[in-house]
Amino acid sequence: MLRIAVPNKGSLSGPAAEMLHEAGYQQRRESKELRIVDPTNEVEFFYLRPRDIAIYVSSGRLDIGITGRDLLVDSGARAEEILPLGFARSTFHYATKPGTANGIEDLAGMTVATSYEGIVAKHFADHGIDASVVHLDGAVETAIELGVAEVIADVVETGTSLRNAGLEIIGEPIMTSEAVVVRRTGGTADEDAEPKVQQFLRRLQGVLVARTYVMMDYDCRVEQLEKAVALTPGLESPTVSPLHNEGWVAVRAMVPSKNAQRIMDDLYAIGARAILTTAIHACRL
Ligand SMILES: Nc1ncnc2c1ncn2[C@@H]1O[C@H](COP(=O)(O)OP(=O)(O)OP(=O)(O)O)[C@@H](O)[C@H]1O
Ligand SMILES: O=P(O)(O)OC[C@H]1O[C@H](OP(=O)(O)OP(=O)(O)O)[C@H](O)[C@@H]1O
Ligand SMILES: [Mg+2]
Repeated sequence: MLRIAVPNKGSLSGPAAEMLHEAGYQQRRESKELRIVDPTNEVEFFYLRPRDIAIYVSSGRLDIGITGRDLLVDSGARAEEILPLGFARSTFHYATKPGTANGIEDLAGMTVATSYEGIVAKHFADHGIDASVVHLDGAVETAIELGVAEVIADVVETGTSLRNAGLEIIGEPIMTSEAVVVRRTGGTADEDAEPKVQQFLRRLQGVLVARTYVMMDYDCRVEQLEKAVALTPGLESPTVSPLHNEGWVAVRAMVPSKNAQRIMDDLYAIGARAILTTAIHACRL
C-alpha cells in the first residue's frame, strides 16, 4: 500500500484534495479525519501539517507527500521535489517600511521576523549578510509596527497583506513556490513502491494536462490543411480524417486552453468551419 502525506490545513489543503479527487483517489469526508485508506487504489493518505510533510517523507515512514516548495526548503529535510503541481503559487520576499533599506545588503545588523527561518538563514549565509532572525508563527507583517523586527520575510501572493501593513518589498524574490510532490532524497524509501509512485505521478500529470489543454475539432479544405495544422500541431501530430464531401477534412488536436480562442479566430480566418473545443476530463500522455 502506497503511503502518501497530504496537507491537512491551510492554503495547500483544499486544492490538494481536489486534485487527488480528480485523479480518482478517495479523499476524507470530514476535516478531522487524519488518515484514510483508499482500498481500490491501494493507497493510504495521512493528513499532516504541510510544514511537517517533508520531515515525515525524509524519515522513510511515508513514501511521498504533497507540500509547498518553500516549506520543503525551509524544513532542511532530506527530501526532493519530483513533480510541480501548479497550485498554491507564491513568492517569498523581504519587506519593510519605506526608507528602511534599498537592497538586501542594507539588512546587515537588522532583525528579520519570519515563519521561514530555514530559508532566511540560508539566504543570509549565501549572501554573507550578518542579521538576526526572529521566529514568529504568522501575521508577521505586524512585527514591524510592534517593534519586534525592522524587516520581515514572508510569503506574498496578491501583495494585499503587505500593502495593508504599509510595507514594501526589498530586492528580488528569495524564491518562488508552488505545491510539489516530494520524496526522500535519492529515491522512495521502499523500492517496491516505485512502480506505484510512478503510477500516482502519471495520474497527477493527467490532471495537470486535463486542466491546461482542451480538445479542438474543426473541418477545413484540403488546400488549407498545412496552414491549419501549423496552428494546431497537437502534442504529437493532429488526427486528420476524410469528410464525405470531397476536398474537406476533419482535424482533431489538443491545444493549450489559454490560447484556444485565439486559435479558433485564426482557424476561422483561413476558412476552417465547425470549430469546436471540448474539455478533457482525464488523460495519460
Ligand atoms: N496567500 C498565501 N498564504 C500563505 N501561504 C500561501 C499563500 N499562497 C500560497 N501559499 C503557500 O501555501 C503554503 C503554506 O501553507 P500553510 O498551510 O503552512 O500556511 P497557510 O496557508 O498560511 O495556513 P495557516 O497559516 O492558516 O496555517 C506555502 O507553500 C505557501 O507558499
Ligand atoms: O499577498 P497576500 O495575498 O496578502 O498573501 C500573503 C499573506 O497570506 C499569508 O498569511 P495567512 O493569511 O496565512 O496568515 P498567517 O500569516 O497567520 O499565516 C502569508 O503569511 C501572508 O501574510
Ligand atoms: Mg499562513
